[in-house]
Amino acid sequence: AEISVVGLQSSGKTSFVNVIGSGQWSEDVVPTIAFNYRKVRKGAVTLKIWDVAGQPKFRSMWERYCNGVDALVFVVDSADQEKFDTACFELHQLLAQPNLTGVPLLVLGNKNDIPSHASVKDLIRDLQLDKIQDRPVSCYSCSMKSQHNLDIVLRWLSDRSH
Ligand SMILES: Nc1nc2c(ncn2[C@@H]2O[C@H](COP(=O)(O)OP(=O)(O)OP(=O)(O)O)[C@@H](O)[C@H]2O)c(=O)[nH]1
Ligand SMILES: [Mg+2]
Repeated sequence: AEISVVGLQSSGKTSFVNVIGSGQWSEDVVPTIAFNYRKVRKGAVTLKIWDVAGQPKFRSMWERYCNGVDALVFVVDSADQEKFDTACFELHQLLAQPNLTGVPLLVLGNKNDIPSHASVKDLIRDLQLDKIQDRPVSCYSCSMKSQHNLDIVLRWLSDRSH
């Protein structure tokens, strides 16, 4: 399957791809410039992953790298509640693109190793996930640092593979 990983800067997109790709967690990840492309094999499934940059100047590129994928992964830093409004805006802006209609969405509330993180219930409310009607939506709380819930995230991705 081909997937795109988007979300605001520093939410943990590259960490996610590194952890599922090589099991490698690091505190020092450089901010992505434009995008990284990576193929990850998990059992019988090969994931082709576009890891797209989240800084404001790169956000207009998200649509281009999401075009034609089998699933969208939107990563949120669930401990950085001040950015939820911006994350919500950027997410819904992306989903409004006509060519992305129907593409399944996985929202990851990352960094749940940080005690003040928002719950899945908070994320559903603050990112207005219940307003999304034109595609399957899932939302999990997880941590790339502790690898919490990585198993269900991988299962979700494998289920979208063909
Ligand atoms: N505590 C904690 N820190 C994390 C976690 N995931 C990522 N980080 C840290 O968050 C910072 C940003 O991670 P990146 O993976 O570079 O974020 P990004 O979304 O790829 O950022 P851009 O490429 O700029 O869009 C790094 O210092 C990571 O080590 C997590 O689950 N817990
Ligand atoms: Mg990155």
